[in-house]
Amino acid sequence: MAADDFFEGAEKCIEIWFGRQDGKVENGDLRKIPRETYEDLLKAACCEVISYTSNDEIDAYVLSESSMFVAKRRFILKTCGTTTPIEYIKPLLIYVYEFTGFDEVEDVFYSRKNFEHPELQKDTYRSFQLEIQTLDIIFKGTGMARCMRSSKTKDSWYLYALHPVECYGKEKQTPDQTLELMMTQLDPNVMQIFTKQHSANANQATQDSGISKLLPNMKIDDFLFDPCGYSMNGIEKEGHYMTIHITPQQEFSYVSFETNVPQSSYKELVTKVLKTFQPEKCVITMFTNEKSPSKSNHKEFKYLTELGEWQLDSNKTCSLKNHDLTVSFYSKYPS
Ligand SMILES: C[S@+](CC[C@H](N)C(=O)[O-])C[C@H]1O[C@@H](n2cnc3c(N)ncnc32)[C@H](O)[C@@H]1O
Repeated sequence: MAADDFFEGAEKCIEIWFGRQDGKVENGDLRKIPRETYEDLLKAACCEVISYTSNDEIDAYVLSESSMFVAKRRFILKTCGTTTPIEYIKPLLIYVYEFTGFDEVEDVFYSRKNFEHPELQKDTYRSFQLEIQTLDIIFKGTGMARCMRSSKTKDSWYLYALHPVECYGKEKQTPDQTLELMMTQLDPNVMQIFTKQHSANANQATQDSGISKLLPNMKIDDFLFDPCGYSMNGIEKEGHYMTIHITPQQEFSYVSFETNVPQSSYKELVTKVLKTFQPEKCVITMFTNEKSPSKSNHKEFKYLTELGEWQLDSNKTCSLKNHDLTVSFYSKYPS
């Protein structure tokens, strides 16, 4: 049974890329939809905006439950707790077709880690099968669905991917990569930083924890919840972002880290993130397309049996239509 104050840290992540039937994607921009509309639509997902920052390439929203990013062609909604982000999609598509110059969906990704308490989720989100069915109806297609499981722990990670149209050819692709770490059973000494008892404000938590040093030069927008909990978005040039969300309560601690910053090797960054948060278990996912400077990471991570104090349980690499994907499960060595 779940504790009375239980909070499901694991996020449901939606990423949608938009295009145009005539291939002239430069004529579209998701940011033509007014900011108030993006905010208003969040009611359907059962969350709200608590902070906002932007630069020329990307708008970043910190939400009551995680984050939303809007760039020229890419929309990301990442929400935790008992939120309902799939309900956001239908109204979003109506506004996209009306206001942005885009007339088709090119890529859809929906992913999440297994929930600690699926029975506490609302309707659709109690089973991945139902999530898949709902997404297929919305996008009028049949998406590819996978479940990757750790060979040693109960951790698993689910992915739904759909590419409804033939897009305009790989030669016109822009580099794209996403690295995500989903960490559980974190060190309580680190987690206490993300409480009001320890930190006077979000900036203090960002500095004291070492988050500010993970990917320097980011414009950071951070938020410390009362009495505990932390969320941050960081943005920089070329639409690069990082986002971290922390549920520090010891009984169900959870931290996620995500970035699209390209690196030819993610080994150092991943090790830095693990050392910063000290999880017992971690799921790492890496997506790269053909143009990405990060694509050699799949080979490197395939044989990376150790990352500092963390040992590989199992991993798997697979090819999607436009991306390669590696999913790895790590656990801390017994001390
Ligand atoms: C929104 S944050 C980060 C969630 C994120 N997905 C994660 O990685 O855990 C969730 C943490 O903030 C706390 N919290 C405090 N007030 C909250 C609120 N009004 N809405 C959501 N979470 C709140 C929760 O108890 C939890 O520890």
